[in-house]
Amino acid sequence: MPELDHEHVAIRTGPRSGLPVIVAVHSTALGQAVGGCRVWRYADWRDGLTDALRLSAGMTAKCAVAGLANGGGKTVVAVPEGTELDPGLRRRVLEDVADAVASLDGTYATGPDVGTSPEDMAVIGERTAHVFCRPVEQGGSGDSSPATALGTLAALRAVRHRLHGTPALKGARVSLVGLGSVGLRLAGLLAEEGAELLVSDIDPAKRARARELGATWTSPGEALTAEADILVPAALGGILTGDVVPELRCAAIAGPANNQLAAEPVADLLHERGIVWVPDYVVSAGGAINALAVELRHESPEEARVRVEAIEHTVTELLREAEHRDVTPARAATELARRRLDAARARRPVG
Ligand SMILES: NC(=O)c1ccc[n+]([C@@H]2O[C@H](COP(=O)([O-])OP(=O)(O)OC[C@H]3O[C@@H](n4cnc5c(N)ncnc54)[C@H](O)[C@@H]3O)[C@@H](O)[C@H]2O)c1
Repeated sequence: MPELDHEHVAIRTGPRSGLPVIVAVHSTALGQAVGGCRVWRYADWRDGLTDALRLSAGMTAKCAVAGLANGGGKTVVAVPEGTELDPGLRRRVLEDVADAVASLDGTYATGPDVGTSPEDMAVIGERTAHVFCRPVEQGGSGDSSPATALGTLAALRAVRHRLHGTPALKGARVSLVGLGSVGLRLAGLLAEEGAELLVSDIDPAKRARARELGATWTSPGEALTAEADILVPAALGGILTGDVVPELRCAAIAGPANNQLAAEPVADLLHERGIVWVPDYVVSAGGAINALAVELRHESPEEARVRVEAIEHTVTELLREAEHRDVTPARAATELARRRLDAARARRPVG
């Protein structure tokens, strides 16, 4: 049996909703644990527990690499198959989550994730202050996608610098898969910078937006394997499989889509082909960085923006380290996170 790697895991049947509410606090070594609240269907609640354990550990790495004074946590509400989450039950679920978060006395703060929205965070915020990404009208930072897009742009500058010795994206050939909340904003920023854009989405309605940006439209399959300087996955996860790697014709891959690798060894396959892959959790950190700065640290939007743009420096350092040691950027990122966590634990008084 693997060892429990988490500081605290709380599982309870929500007293109002009757549904399993799981809060996993992976680490507070760097500071308050943060991580979204996932409300999702599971055939077995234990699959929800597995997700909470995995995703909270991922948040620890994400915060550590981003240089945040935060650790990782996650909430999962495991909705059984066949249970309809009507507005009444939804509110009861959120109140149960709020009480679970409040009971942790500030060691963990939650935000939106798959199945929850800024409006849901407002409901949680009625019972606990340890919540972020509430709607702007309620003093929150609201939609995280503009900051995620800005952070991704910063990451692309670092990649461009690694490839061509300049952070300027003018003339860079960028192939973007997914024109959603983040992808569309990013495409706009890249168009402003003068990048040569190839874009795609499964939703044909996005084609008109591509035209407005002066971008070339293609199918998601073509975009994935197009000749490009940088491929930007901005749709769903699992896009980079062992079968796809030999077909790729890009020099680097950096995008916000979560869990891009179908399996971890794909990072090695990309490295063997000389394709620079920047871990998605490093590229997509802008939304979280902004929300935590504005809502939990009460910083100004300008201060938050500086932190988001610092992703350029983070990625530059990671790529430098990876190149210097001839390891994948994924490995360099994992090791950076471990070093920062070890240093924080060493500074911490015991007992
Ligand atoms: N929104 C954020 O702040 C944020 C933060 C961190 C990570 N992410 C990740 O970034 C990705 C995009 O997030 P979003 O908020 O823009 O989501 P979104 O749902 O707004 O957009 C996703 C887009 O991808 C398209 N799409 C779906 N499947 C596709 C496919 N097979 N090929 C091409 N296009 C496809 C959809 O039609 C949609 O336009 C997700 O993986 C998300 O988890 C987002």
